[in-house]
Amino acid sequence: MITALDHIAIAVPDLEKAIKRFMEDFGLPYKGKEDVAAAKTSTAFFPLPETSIELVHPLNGEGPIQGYLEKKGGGLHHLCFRSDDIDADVAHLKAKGYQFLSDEPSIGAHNCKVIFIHPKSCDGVLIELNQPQD
Ligand SMILES: CC[C@@H](C(=O)O)C(=O)SCCNC(=O)CCNC(=O)[C@H](O)C(C)(C)COP(=O)(O)OP(=O)(O)OC[C@H]1O[C@@H](n2cnc3c(N)ncnc32)[C@H](O)[C@@H]1OP(=O)(O)O
Ligand SMILES: [Co+2]
Repeated sequence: MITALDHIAIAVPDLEKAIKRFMEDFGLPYKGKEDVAAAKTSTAFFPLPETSIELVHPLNGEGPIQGYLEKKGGGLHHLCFRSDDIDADVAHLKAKGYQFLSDEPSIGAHNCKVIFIHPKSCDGVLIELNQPQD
């Protein structure tokens, strides 16, 4: 079942500038960067009690964030809901007609299982589900 809002992802054209912004300007606790090759995404997390801000930036100028930035510039990219049973939640949502962007979860940041729901299934909002494995 959904247990938390795991993170809100903001697509940023300049990752270092955005890290500086959230670390220095907003004074948020910075957990560090992680390049997730499988997702072609560089991430930087700022954990806040009960959730985090995830900055997402193209890795090597590739991947879905590159496409997003070219079309929309920076912006609020997705919401991630943390699950304690991602396979059960996927089956439940598929049965309700939600369109998933992959057949199976993949491995995302912090070794979590992650899967995405197409924005058109959620009123134009890209939703990620994740399940920590550690
Ligand atoms: C680091 C790993 C992981 C984690 O652990 O946290 C991550 O967060 S990885 C983050 C990056 N990965 C992803 O975003 C994977 C899922 N995304 C996709 O597969 C694609 O981005 C997409 C959502 C299918 C869009 O693909 P694209 O090639 O850009 O297609 P379109 O440009 O034609 O878009 C189709 C449609 O969707 C709208 N759109 C696109 N991105 C978003 C978005 N982030 N939020 C809301 N809407 C979005 C786009 O505007 C198009 O709408 P219409 O124009 O109305 O058709
Ligand atoms: Co994410």
